[in-house]
Amino acid sequence: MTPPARTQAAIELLDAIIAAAREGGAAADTLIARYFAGRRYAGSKDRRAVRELVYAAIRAAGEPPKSGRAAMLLVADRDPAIAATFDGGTHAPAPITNDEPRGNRGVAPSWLAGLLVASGVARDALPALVERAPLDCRINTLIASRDDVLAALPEAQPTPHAPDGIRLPSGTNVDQLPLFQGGAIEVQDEGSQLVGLAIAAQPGQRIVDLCAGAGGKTLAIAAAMKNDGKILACDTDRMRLQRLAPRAERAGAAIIESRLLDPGEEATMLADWRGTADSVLVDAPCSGTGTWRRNPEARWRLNQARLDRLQATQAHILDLAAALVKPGGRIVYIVCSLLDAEGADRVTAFLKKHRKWHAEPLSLPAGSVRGEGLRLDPAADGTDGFFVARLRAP
Ligand SMILES: C[S@@+](CC[C@H](N)C(=O)[O-])C[C@H]1O[C@@H](n2cnc3c(N)ncnc32)[C@H](O)[C@@H]1O
Repeated sequence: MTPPARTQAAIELLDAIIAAAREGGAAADTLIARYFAGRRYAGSKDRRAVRELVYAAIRAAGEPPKSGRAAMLLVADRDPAIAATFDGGTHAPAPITNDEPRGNRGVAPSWLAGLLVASGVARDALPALVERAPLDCRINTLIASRDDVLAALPEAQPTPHAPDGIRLPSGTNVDQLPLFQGGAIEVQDEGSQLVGLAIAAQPGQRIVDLCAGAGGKTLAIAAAMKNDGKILACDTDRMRLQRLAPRAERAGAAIIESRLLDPGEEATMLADWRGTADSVLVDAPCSGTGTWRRNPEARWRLNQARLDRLQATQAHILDLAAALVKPGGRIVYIVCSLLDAEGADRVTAFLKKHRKWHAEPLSLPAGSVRGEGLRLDPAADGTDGFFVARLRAP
């Protein structure tokens, strides 16, 4: 593909991504994969170049742009080489005119930027929310030590804070690495590894991972438990939960039972675990404001109604978790969001309702105190953004 054709492809993709954000459609990564599945003429360099253009435009536009072209002009305005690709040739975008509309440059829609600032995120820390994330992996200590992996991968560095983390050069094809295929490493952001440490899982325990998804944190818990004890991994999303079993097999994690929950029927379906868990992990569904480094278009999807629904779900799942914990056991509550409405305020509301519970002080290798928990922030900690709190049952 010529450089102008790459720019045109990026504009078409951005149109699809903007529409999907508006209508609740597929994520940008999925749309990019679909686009190229139907265009075999595009080589790997073309795909990489188009993808970079698309993400540069998404990162530049704080508000949802009117069109892919309006978003791409934000990139062209700051890069003469990209501006030159708007040459009007075959497969190229039409030449830029002086007064045509651009997207709004910024980190986030203004209502959301306001909520972040009200949640204690400094204005000058906002740009870090949409910077490119590093490529981090967690060492599966059931199979290898970090020293083993660092010796086998000279291009890897230890992560700054997480004890079992390594950082790989961006663009590394992790699934092609023999260490990945043999289960010794899993892709996991350093922040996700760090908040997982709050569970402090021990061999022999009974642990529920109530929102396990595809099991990113479940596998870390199994390693911390040295494959001794029992983990119940639940989710209401069949597709996500189905991805856990092959990952667990590759990782050699043998203590995990998966259970698909029907929304609204969770308590009945979990009755056999009632009052028996040493810890329940609630890695709750959230707005994902802490993961814009990976999914920057997510900030175009959020609105107040969706945020309200998420808070209601978070409160519901916390109540479910409380019923599963044994006397003196714990809930670890995590969201990958920097908004107090989903983090510190949810915990305050829980403690108000469950008067005999209390929050335990947490000490992690990074993060700073926020309300009754800790918060990791992309600017200060260099990780995705997270809130984590540990709650102790009477
Ligand atoms: C933040 S994601 C979990 C990520 C996962 N723990 C990891 O480390 O990769 C939140 C998950 O909560 C699930 N979820 C939503 N509502 C739920 C409910 N009522 N009960 C259990 N899980 C739910 C979603 O399907 C989603 O997979």
